[in-house]
Amino acid sequence: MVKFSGTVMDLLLPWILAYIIDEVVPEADIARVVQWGLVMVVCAFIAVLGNVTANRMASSVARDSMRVLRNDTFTAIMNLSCGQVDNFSQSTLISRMTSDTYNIHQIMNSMQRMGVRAPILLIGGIIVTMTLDPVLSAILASTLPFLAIVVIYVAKKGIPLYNTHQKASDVMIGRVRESITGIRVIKALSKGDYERERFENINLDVVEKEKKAGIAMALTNPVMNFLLNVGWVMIIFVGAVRVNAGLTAPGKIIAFLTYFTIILNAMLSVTRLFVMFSRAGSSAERIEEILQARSDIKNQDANDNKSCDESLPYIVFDNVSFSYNGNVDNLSDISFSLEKGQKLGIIGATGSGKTTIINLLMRFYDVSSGKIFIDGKDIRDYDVGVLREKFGAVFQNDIIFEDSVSENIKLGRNITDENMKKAAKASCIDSHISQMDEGYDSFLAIRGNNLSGGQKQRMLISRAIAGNPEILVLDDSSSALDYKTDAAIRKNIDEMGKNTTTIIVAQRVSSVLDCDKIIVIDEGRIAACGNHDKLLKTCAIYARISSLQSGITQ
Ligand SMILES: Nc1ncnc2c1ncn2[C@@H]1O[C@H](COP(=O)(O)OP(=O)(O)OP(=O)(O)O)[C@@H](O)[C@H]1O
Repeated sequence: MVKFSGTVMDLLLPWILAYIIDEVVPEADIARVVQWGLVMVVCAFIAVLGNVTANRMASSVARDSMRVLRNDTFTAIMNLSCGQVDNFSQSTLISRMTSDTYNIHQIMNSMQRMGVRAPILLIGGIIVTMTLDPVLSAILASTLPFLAIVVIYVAKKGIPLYNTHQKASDVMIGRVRESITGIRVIKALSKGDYERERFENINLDVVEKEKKAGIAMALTNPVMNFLLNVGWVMIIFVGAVRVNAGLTAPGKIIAFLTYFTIILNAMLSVTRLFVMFSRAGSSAERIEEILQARSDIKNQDANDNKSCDESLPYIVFDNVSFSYNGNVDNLSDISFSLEKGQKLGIIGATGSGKTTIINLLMRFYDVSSGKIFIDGKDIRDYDVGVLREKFGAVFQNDIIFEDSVSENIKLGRNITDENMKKAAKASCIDSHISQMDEGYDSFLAIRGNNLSGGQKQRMLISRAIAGNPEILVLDDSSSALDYKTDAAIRKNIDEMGKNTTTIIVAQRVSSVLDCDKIIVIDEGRIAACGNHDKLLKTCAIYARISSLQSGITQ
């Protein structure tokens, strides 16, 4: 309504001007001229006030809606399963969260500003000009089909080109993200030039696509200007003839020229809206895909009252097979069990499937076949949140957040300072923390860049054990630790949680040799299972790994 009043006032101004020139000025009554001049000032004031207020309201609506949309999208991304994140890919999720929400923000803002204003100016302008002078209106109307052709051309040509440009931008965001994350490797391998070249190619592709879309769009302004000038010349020419013939008044010609500009600008705005709308439309579809995606880790099976089979060991893998892509099995026929409080070691070559076992146990992915039980209950019968609360885990390449030491250890959980310090002590990081300027309040850089690899791992171990988890998972969490520290941490952890069931995934035999049970994984299958002594005697793979590493350990 506010925008409507402002726009109507804008439309009234040329009409009043024409009235003053044609009707008031010839009367030579200064008082009436001043009177109507004041009316123009009031109208102009209302127009400015209305437009400014409406634009402010539009900005605030767009801002607030974006806040809600970004929150909802972020929540939806957080709810996706690991498999869905793999399928979407991290770079597209980031660009959907950023550039796509930005496109929607733009259209919401513009729709409220131009979407209301342009049609009123367009339709209102045409109606007013018709009442002023039907012949000149016909000249104006004759340019409209050409304008329509431009709008249709832009919609048909420009919009798909912008869509492909957006996809190319996705690829570029992914590349930038990857290169920045892996900047150390790139520097270490002196691959800066190679990366620059790869980026340059992607960048060129984006520029190429933007150029094509830009060329299609660039037609609009010159064509509009051409039509405007032709229209002006025709109106002045025909208007002059009609004024001479006494068929119209000079004020009307001036008003007409203004309306002509207003109408063409309104058409230009509609064209821009079309383009923005289509970009925002494809962005909205991409965001909708995320919002509609329901986690494929189904929680409706959650039935906390389902009775537990107390005869089962605490953790049971029963003939479990799994494939990431649905074709080749990454794990086949995995069966083992573990009693509460026991320690399991998982060892095997890289890519053999060790982490995948953890991914299935924590239900990041669902098994393709077989069953996994915890505490006598199929893990699919647990509420996912309840299930994951049982765990404390350190994963490979786990993340340190850009936050204080204490926040990094507590991670928003209800953990007392006492438990946090106990955990830091057990993971042998307390002495380093006390040397930091502000102790537990010291700030850690993004991805823990102000910590060494070993300090990072110890910080992550304290995060995992601070919550006194029922099940502690340490996936390759000691690769950067010296053997002495690794052994000391394992001893501390043992003393801290007698009831904690621990699973250690490691490449080093020394990290698992005191485990109650060790499983050796080879190409997705269990090659052998037993304790260290048994495996040394019965499993050739284990004996070979052990003998290779014993040279290093001594
Ligand atoms: N998200 C994924 N999507 C598709 N394949 C995957 C995914 N994660 C792992 N894989 C594949 O599954 C297999 C087992 O991977 P996994 O990470 O379990 O190995 P791993 O034994 O833990 O190796 P490492 O010791 O090197 O960490 C590998 O062939 C790997 O390529």
